[in-house]
Amino acid sequence: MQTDSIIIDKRPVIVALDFDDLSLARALVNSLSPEKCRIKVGKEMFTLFGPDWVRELVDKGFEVFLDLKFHDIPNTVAKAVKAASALGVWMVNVHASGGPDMIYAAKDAALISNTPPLLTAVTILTSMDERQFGAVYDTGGIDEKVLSLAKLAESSGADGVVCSAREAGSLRRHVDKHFCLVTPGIRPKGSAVNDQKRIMTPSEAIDAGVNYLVVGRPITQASLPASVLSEINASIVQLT
Ligand SMILES: O=C(O)c1cc(=O)[nH]c(=O)n1[C@@H]1O[C@H](COP(=O)(O)O)[C@@H](O)[C@H]1O
Repeated sequence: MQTDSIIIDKRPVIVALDFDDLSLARALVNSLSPEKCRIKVGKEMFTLFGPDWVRELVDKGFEVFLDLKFHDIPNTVAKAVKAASALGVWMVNVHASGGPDMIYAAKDAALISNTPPLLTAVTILTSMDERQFGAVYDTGGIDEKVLSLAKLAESSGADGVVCSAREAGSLRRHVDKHFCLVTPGIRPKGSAVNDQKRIMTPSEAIDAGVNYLVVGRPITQASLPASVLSEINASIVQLT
């Protein structure tokens, strides 16, 4: 749909590693190639295995998205982003609802690193539907809030947002073509939805103008994870 004007990465899949067992995670990583995907380390693995695990992945040649979704006062977030940047990661994220000063501080901290990571801001979690959203926010709906948070993130210096691919088509009409859209809640046709609410298939997401697809359990829980990754890559290759 918008794919002629935006820059789509040749490796759009980011594999979300959510494991409590380091040897299982290592076995999976050893079956993957940095030429075929990037890796996301989130709260579970970082809490259990810390910066050493992130360094191990970086040393293996993977571009790592350190997904710790910082959300705190600007000074604290800036220091956390500085520490994350020193690990050599490719992307870090914050919650957009932390506000403009927090996002500016995060971006400034990333920029002083020797290898500045991309900074993305989480809009509305893909596990939320309108009912969950209404329990948190008094007015509006998900689409409207994702758009306003994305505009806030863009004007505050973020490189992109984390959102659902369902919002990508609308966001693409309002943000710069270089502003990247990172979308979890990706489910190949027929795979279990789990706790995700706003989902799309890989090809639908790319067609909607997404830059990066975050895919966890459909790959990590498969009996042949590398084959599922190859199938996803093949399903989108003609679109990229
Ligand atoms: O920031 C994220 O990565 C994220 C944001 C969001 O809105 N939804 C979301 O699912 N995620 C993460 O993306 C991954 C999705 O994993 P699966 O549901 O297993 O594909 C998890 O690691 C989540 O923590």
